[in-house]
Amino acid sequence: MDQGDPSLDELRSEIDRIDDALHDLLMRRTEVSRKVRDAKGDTPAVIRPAREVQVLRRLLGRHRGSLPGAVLVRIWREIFSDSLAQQGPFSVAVLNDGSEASLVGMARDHFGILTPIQEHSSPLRVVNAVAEGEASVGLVPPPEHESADPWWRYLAREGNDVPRVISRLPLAAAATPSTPPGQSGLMIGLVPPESSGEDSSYLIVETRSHLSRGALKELFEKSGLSPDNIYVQRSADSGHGEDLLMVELPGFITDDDERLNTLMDIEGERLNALWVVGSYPLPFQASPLSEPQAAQKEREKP
Ligand SMILES: O=C(O)C(=O)C[C@]1(C(=O)O)C=C[C@@H](O)C=C1
Repeated sequence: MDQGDPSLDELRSEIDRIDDALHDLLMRRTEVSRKVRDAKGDTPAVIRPAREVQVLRRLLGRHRGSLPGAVLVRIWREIFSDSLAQQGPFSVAVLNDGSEASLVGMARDHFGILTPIQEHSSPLRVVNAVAEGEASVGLVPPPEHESADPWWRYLAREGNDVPRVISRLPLAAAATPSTPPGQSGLMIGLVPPESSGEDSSYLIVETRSHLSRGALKELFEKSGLSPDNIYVQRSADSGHGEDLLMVELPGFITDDDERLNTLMDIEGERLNALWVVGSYPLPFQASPLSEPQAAQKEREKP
């Protein structure tokens, strides 16, 4: 230690002053959350995943020093979840079918220590809990190829009680210690999806007959849409029954997107119906936010 270096007592006094300032700000932020509730009106706590991600992107953009970005995200996850709970009852319905696919750990990581979590034995039960207002949002597995009875087919309806995809988790894998590596989940809710500026969207399309993967890809591309993924539920009728497609597309897509009109105009003979079933803000991909070991290394910054 050099002569001019502060003593341990001085450093602890500085930490005490900083803790007081942080604590004052947290209490002030909580008061503002309650005012947000008043500004939103009488609606129950309305989650805004796009706004949350914008806040995190902004903070991570200005972040400096050796505090790992994953730690920053984790602290803000608790802050957002309490902020929501300050605005009214907020709970999460989660798949727990007793297998490795359980999303309970992911839900706890994302929604913090106090958010009530209801566990359900199938994705359909999660969809229903959200549709019937028993839970504010639900967490279900992402679509999979070759699934005979995919849960997402229950989103292929119009109506205010039909949940929509509003987020994809984990946002930052390195900030989610209870989420098994590589696991993802989709958050569904009855809130209108909003653009975060960097998003992916889902459509469900009903075809009039079976179409090959190549034909499907071409069909979307003709309308200026380039799907990242197409998940197909083949109809039980192996002759010429209708298939349902869950199509993942880059960007934020809404019902009034011109490309969807074009698609239905030029492919009306092959397509029966189309629903925009939500979107999600792109999670943080870059290491060290996505990799716990790289996150730890941030502490070694000079
Ligand atoms: O901006 C809002 O609508 C809020 O409710 C505030 C807030 C926040 O605490 O920053 C809380 C929850 C929402 O999901 C998004 C943001």
